[in-house]
This record gives sequence, C-alpha cells and structure tokens, in this order.
Amino acid sequence: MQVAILGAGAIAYGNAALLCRDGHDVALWSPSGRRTATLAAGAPLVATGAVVGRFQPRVAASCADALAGAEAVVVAVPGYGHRPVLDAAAPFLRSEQVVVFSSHMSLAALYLASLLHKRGVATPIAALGTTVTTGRQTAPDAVTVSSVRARLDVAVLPDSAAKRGIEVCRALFGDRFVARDGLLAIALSNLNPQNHLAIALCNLTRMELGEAWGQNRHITPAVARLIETLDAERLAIAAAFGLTVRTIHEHFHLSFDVPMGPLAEMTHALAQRPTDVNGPTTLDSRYVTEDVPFGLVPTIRLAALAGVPVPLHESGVRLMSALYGRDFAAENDILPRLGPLSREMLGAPG
Ligand SMILES: NC(=O)C1=CN([C@@H]2O[C@H](COP(=O)(O)OP(=O)(O)OC[C@H]3O[C@@H](n4cnc5c(N)ncnc54)[C@H](OP(=O)(O)O)[C@@H]3O)[C@@H](O)[C@H]2O)C=CC1
Ligand SMILES: CC(C)(CO)C(=O)C(=O)O
Repeated sequence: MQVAILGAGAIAYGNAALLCRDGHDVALWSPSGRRTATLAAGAPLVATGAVVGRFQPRVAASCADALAGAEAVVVAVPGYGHRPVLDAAAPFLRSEQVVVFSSHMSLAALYLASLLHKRGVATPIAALGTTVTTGRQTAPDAVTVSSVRARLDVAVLPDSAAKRGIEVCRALFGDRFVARDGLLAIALSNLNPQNHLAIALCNLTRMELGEAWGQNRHITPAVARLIETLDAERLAIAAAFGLTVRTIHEHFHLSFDVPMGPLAEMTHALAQRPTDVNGPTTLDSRYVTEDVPFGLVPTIRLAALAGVPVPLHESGVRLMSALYGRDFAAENDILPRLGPLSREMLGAPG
C-alpha cells in the first residue's frame, strides 16, 4: 500500500521501517524538512531493535507531495505538532484515503474531521490509543525500535467507516487492533500523560541536569504508586462514561510483554532488559511539553464532563506549570477549536 507518514521522528521512522520491511511504499514528510535531509540525500533508513534493516522510504518535498498518491496517511507527530500538521494536510486529503493517528492526542481527530467537513470531504480517521512501535530516533537516518505492540485500541470516525478504517490499519500493521466504539475510549486509553507526569515530576532534576538515567529503573515503588493512583482517576472517568479501558498494568503487559503484577514489579523487570530506554535528559521533553497540555488538560476536561474529581491530574498541571513557569493549560491549541465538549460529539454511550 502507498503510505504517507506525516512526521520524521521516532514513531515516524519506526513505522516507516516496519512498513517498508512489510513491503509497503512509504513517503516521509518532515514539517521543517530538516530531519529528512540525510534520507533525501540518498542515505538508507537504518533500523535496529525490534525491526532490523536498511530501508529506502521516499522523502516528500511537501505535505501535498506526500499525500498525492497515498492510500493511507499516518500522523506521527507530538500533540504540539498536530494543529500545524493537520492544517497543512487537510486541504489535500481525499475521501478515498484513510488517516491513522499514531498516536491520538487531545481529540485531534475531531479537529481534523471539522476541517474536512468544511471541504465536504469524508476521509475516514482511525485514532490509535497508542503507537504501534515505540523507540527513539538515534540519528537523522537511524531509529531504534524498542517494541512493536501486541495489541492496541482503535476507533474510527465516522462510525460508518469503521470497517474500512480498521481494515487499512490491519493491512498496514497486521492483526493487532482492538476495535472500540467511539473516540472517547481512545481519548482515555493513551496512558502516556499519567505515566510521564509521574516519571518527569519525580525525576525532574535529573532531566534538568542532563543526567543519563534508565526510565524503568526510576519508576521506583513510590513512582509506581503515583502512576497507579493517577491511573485510578483515569479509570474512574471511563467508568463514569460507562466505558472499560485498559489498566496501566494491562497496557505494560500488552506493550512490553512483561508479566502482569504490581506496576513496581513490572517496571523492575523491564529495567533489567538491555533495551530499557533512558528518561529525558532535558526539561524540553515531550513528556511534559506534550503530555501536560495535550494529555492531562483534555483528560481534566473529560473528567469535568463526567462529573469525576481528578485532583491528582489537576495538581500535575499546576505543579508542572509552576516548575516550568508556563501556563500549560493555555498551550493546548486544539481544544479551543472544538468548542464545549459534549457526550454526543465524543460518541459517549448513554
Ligand atoms: N517514541 C515513543 O516510543 C512513543 C511515542 N508516542 C507518541 O507518538 C507521537 C510521536 O512521538 P515521537 O515520534 O517520539 O516524537 P518526536 O519528537 O520524535 O517527533 C518529531 C516529529 O514531530 C515534528 N514536530 C515537532 N514539533 C512540531 C511542531 N510544532 N509542528 C510540526 N511538527 C512538529 C518534527 O518535525 P520536524 O521533522 O520538522 O523536526 C518531527 O517530524 C507523540 O505523540 C508521542 O507522545 C507514544 C508512545 C511511545
Ligand atoms: C518510552 C515509552 C514507550 C514509555 O514511556 C513511551 O511511552 C514514550 O517514549 O513516549
């Protein structure tokens, strides 16, 4: 299948490697053009880890070029890149294509749907609860893929396009998708915001001082307790909407193939592996600059809609805003475009 990947970071490169390995024809687009300069000059994309090989994805000169022949379009940029990337893509998307958000943040699928609606275009939008691959971009032409997740949730907008959207996800990435009804389950299934809040908050000086630290080793029993308590708030929101979503333990089990147990035991097991990732080495990390405004802030909005108190989520936004001297709640540039959230627009049951 001809696939355009909008983005040129860890997930874009990891997905590109997986898709090229499996015989798809991939075009990458870097919004600034900087990240793909080496590949555009002819270097192969070198993948190591869970996907191994040297691949030759095409490099598109513009978003329009990337989309031109594509049957599927994967959006693989952090939440703070969604609005500019979707604004760039929306004028060129066609109804016969399928857009896949890997991963979906901050109800951005609704924002894209509204842009397409204005043009009278009905491109199916598949929102993934998390990414197919995990990993890090290690050089302009290299990626280490830490894992290819065994199972992940997907919801498709509009409902009537669910079959097609999921078929395309499976054609691209294999049989690993669990179909969910409605975007709300997906919005409550991205666990990065809660995990990364606890990880970053409890290791912030390590980040600020540029230390090298193993991420899972530093999910100590106390940090794991904080993650589990944040997780309980997320699960309570889902329950108030009548939804069941994966627990943090199920997420780790399905993402990283580690036996179920208390989170501290799971992260301890992961810390023993040679593939354990390092935590961020700068304050300028998406663990905060993406996950607070585009993860915690929308979750708090959903909690308000459900009438569920989420004091730890709220404290997280306030603490991080104070630590960074920024107003993270004001940095979300998607939510104001959506207007007041309603159960109906989220496809909430009942
Ligand atoms: N890496 C991982 O293992 C995991 C990642 N995720 C999620 O997947 C998504 C992608 O993550 P990842 O690939 O690691 O992130 P990266 O930081 O590696 O993504 C970099 C890409 O995003 C683009 N980008 C960054 N800021 C902007 C902006 N303001 N406007 C437009 N484009 C921008 C960059 O553009 P340019 O090319 O111009 O530099 C680049 O193409 C995120 O939502 C992340 O939370 C979720 C789970 C695991
Ligand atoms: C490293 C990993 C897989 C866990 O925090 C991740 O979620 C990320 O990089 O965003």
